[in-house]
Amino acid sequence: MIGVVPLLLLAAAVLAVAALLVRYWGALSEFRRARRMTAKLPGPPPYPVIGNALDLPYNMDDLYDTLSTFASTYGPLYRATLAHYTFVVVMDPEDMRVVMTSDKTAEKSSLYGVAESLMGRGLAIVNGDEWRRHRKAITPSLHLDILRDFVQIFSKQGAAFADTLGELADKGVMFDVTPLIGSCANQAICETVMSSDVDKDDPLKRDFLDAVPKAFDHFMYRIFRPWFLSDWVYSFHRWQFPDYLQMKNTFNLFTQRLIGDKKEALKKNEPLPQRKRQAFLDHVLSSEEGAALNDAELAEEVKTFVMLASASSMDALSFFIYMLAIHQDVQDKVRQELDDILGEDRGRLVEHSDLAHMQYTERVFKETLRIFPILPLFGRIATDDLLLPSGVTIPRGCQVGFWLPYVHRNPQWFPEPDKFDPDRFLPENSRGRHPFAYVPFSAGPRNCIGQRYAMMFLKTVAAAIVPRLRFEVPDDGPKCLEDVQLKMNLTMSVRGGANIRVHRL
Ligand code: HEM
Repeated sequence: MIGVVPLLLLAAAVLAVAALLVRYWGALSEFRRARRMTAKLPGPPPYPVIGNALDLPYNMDDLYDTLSTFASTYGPLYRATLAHYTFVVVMDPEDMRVVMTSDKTAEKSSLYGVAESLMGRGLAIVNGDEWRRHRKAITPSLHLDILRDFVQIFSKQGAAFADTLGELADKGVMFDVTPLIGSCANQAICETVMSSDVDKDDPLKRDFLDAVPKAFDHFMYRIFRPWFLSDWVYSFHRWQFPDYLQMKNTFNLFTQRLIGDKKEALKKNEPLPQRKRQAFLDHVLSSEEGAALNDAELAEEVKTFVMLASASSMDALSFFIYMLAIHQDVQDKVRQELDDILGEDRGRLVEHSDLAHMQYTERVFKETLRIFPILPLFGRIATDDLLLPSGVTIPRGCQVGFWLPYVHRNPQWFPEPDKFDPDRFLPENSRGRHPFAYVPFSAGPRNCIGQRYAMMFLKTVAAAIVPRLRFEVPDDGPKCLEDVQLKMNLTMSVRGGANIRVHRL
């Protein structure tokens, strides 16, 4: 006769298997439904089980070109599959408006989960009530009143960056400008949003900066190899990124340093800046609204902010300088505008009131971000069926992607889309353009919280460097946009580096 304990164990095992089957069956029928509903959409033909995995490049540097080819072959709305994931890539502005503003697609794609282990559950990743609580706690710390005070710090960072470029001009060397900007952008975010005085040459800070692109490589590697999406499966494959644990450690140590220093200062009653509102870290650690974030959440947000702000500002400014180096006429016009604003004293620090007059420079940044949307690919998940204006229904459970390089080169909204023409952003030339035809900072409730910060930083640094230096590409460098080879690892950059020469003026 079987004893009671084995019987109970057997019953528990049967129940566990039944529960797994029910769950698996539920997931399987949802997966089949999504496949059925998207089967008629254009897209690369999938293979059984693996979907379009073989269509992806082995070398991740080719990913930008592959995704561009998919978009131009199957756009403006196509489907692709990877293992059990079904993707719909939406690139028509009217469809994008619905996806970017609907409650049914308000959550970030489940693929963002791969960033959690390194970046943490910050604003860019969390969803639902957790996201609303975080966004509400953080938003006041990026109010215009505070950003205005930041301009002075941006201006000093810009002047220091101009000095560094000047030294390279004296040496007459050709160099990749991107990493130099990374350091400037990172120092700016630490001194402003984090109100920290961590030294620019601090070794931990340098390690942090070095680790950011590696972490982004790591996210992209896993996202496009869905068999590594599971942390458990991936843990057997970490040898591919031997410095994974070191990266994780660096991010945590640097974040703890920023928060620890600030807490220490508050404990010693060091006074906060005299102003109506405080910057992010001061705000979170000293206000009632900010107290909505606990210590762990605060650490995740600091990591998210420092990573996103440093990397995106770095790539945006790098493309701007590269565009000036290729288009000397545009460079002359930017310099003329800045000379008019700054007057005789080219070296003076830029003030907030100067920024409103930098209208041509702003158009150059807008055009740069049109051609080179720094975050070219981002996505959501449909939590319910969503009918698009184009008549297509995105089934629940489906991942929805946006590929901005295609969106931003739609000739309906941007005639001669491959031409670099800042004046397409003149008010008279923008009239009637679909508001979702140009979305480098995304749009709707989950848009970029750092958009105003980014534009102020970029314009201020431009005003510090362009009047003092002339940029040019080397003789064998690109002569026009078509010659610029791109790559992406979360953010996009120039393949082989944004190599330039600089001359003092
Ligand atoms: C030129 C520079 C920048 C560009 C092009 C850019 C672009 C974007 C885009 C496209 C998104 C949406 C991503 C998605 O839906 O997954 C986003 C979100 C975000 N960005 Fe930026 N960004 C820039 C600078 C910044 C800066 C300077 C900060 C911080 C000060 C920042 C912080 C964030 C955060 C926290 C989110 C997530 C917002 C949320 O989901 O509520 N970004 N950014």
